[in-house]
Amino acid sequence: MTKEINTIGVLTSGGDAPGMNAAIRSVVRAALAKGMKVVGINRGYNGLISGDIHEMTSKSVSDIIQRGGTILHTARCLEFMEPQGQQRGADMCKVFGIDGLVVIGGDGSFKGAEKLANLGINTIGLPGTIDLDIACTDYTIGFDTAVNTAMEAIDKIRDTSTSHERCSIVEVMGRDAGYIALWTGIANGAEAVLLPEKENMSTEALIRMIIENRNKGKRHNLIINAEGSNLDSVKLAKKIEEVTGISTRATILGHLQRGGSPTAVDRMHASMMGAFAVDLLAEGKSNRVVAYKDGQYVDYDINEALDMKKSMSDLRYEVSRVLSI
Ligand SMILES: Nc1ncnc2c1ncn2[C@@H]1O[C@H](COP(=O)(O)OP(=O)(O)OP(=O)(O)O)[C@@H](O)[C@H]1O
Ligand SMILES: O=P(O)(O)OC[C@H]1O[C@](O)(CO)[C@@H](O)[C@@H]1O
Ligand SMILES: [Mg+2]
Repeated sequence: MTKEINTIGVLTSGGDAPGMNAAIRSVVRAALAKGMKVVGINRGYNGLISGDIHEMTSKSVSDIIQRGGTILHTARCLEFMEPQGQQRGADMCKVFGIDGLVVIGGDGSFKGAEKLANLGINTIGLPGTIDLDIACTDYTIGFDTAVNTAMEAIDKIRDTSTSHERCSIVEVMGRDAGYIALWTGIANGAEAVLLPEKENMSTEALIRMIIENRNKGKRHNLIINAEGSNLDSVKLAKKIEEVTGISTRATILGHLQRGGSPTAVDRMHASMMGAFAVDLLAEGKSNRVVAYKDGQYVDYDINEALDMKKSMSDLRYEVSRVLSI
């Protein structure tokens, strides 16, 4: 027999991602519409452990759909990595009568959610990370905004790089995943993209490419380096300049990629996924992860979802190489 859900908890965890607010709003309003009570948990698993938990109303989520960041704040909670911390979190859910918990976060947050699920707390994961590194889903909330932000910044770097006939190394975020790099590599027309998932060009091969490009008449080179690749952007820039004599600059885009007003794509997925999560709870489903797969919103068992392995599209990588000539 499935247990009726009376109180839903919602938290955001890991790095913030544009669209998290839209997801919180959706969870809160979809749950209220079904007559459920909603509590917001501040600062991710830190707030769960300490009981930083407050009731939310329709008004608590007004005027946030367009805002970056997360009104619930977020954290990387070391204590929750340990079984004792996870048990404290599960106990606190019981103290506050939370019978369905929605965790909005990335792969790490999902591992935490899996631990809670295995401790008997009905937990639903919503993919929210700029890294797009969750295996079970084609989309994670925040990715579209982050890629667009990075693309616009790289366009600006390109203007000055072209004017000075320079080589630019631009490092983008993504932790151990190269999706932001691959997408900006194609969208910004980079000469090369360095990814953690692929065997990259060596420094020597890159230098040779730059020299050959100069001989072909190219006046500037743009190399996108994923932060998780095997090459250090600053050292690479120095080496290229030393060997080629071409003025070279490294730019690390950093946290600007995590901020800003979410795009329509992120607001749409966040709103749909939030409502989908509440539907799952209302239907009596437990311990699921919401995903966007082949154009549909679907759900997976949380343990199965975490066992899946992510693979990067060879086609996109190939196209990025073909178009870089
Ligand atoms: N193996 C794990 N077991 C329990 N909890 C975990 C585990 N891994 C991560 N967590 C919890 O989830 C939090 C967020 O994880 P992490 O820092 O990896 O970010 P994320 O959710 O992957 O988001 P992003 O990668 O976008 O920053 C961690 O600080 C920790 O509290
Ligand atoms: O904000 P922090 O803790 O420095 O984390 C940076 C990391 O978080 C992300 O922005 C999101 O996971 C990664 O791309 C990056 O490696
Ligand atoms: Mg992560």
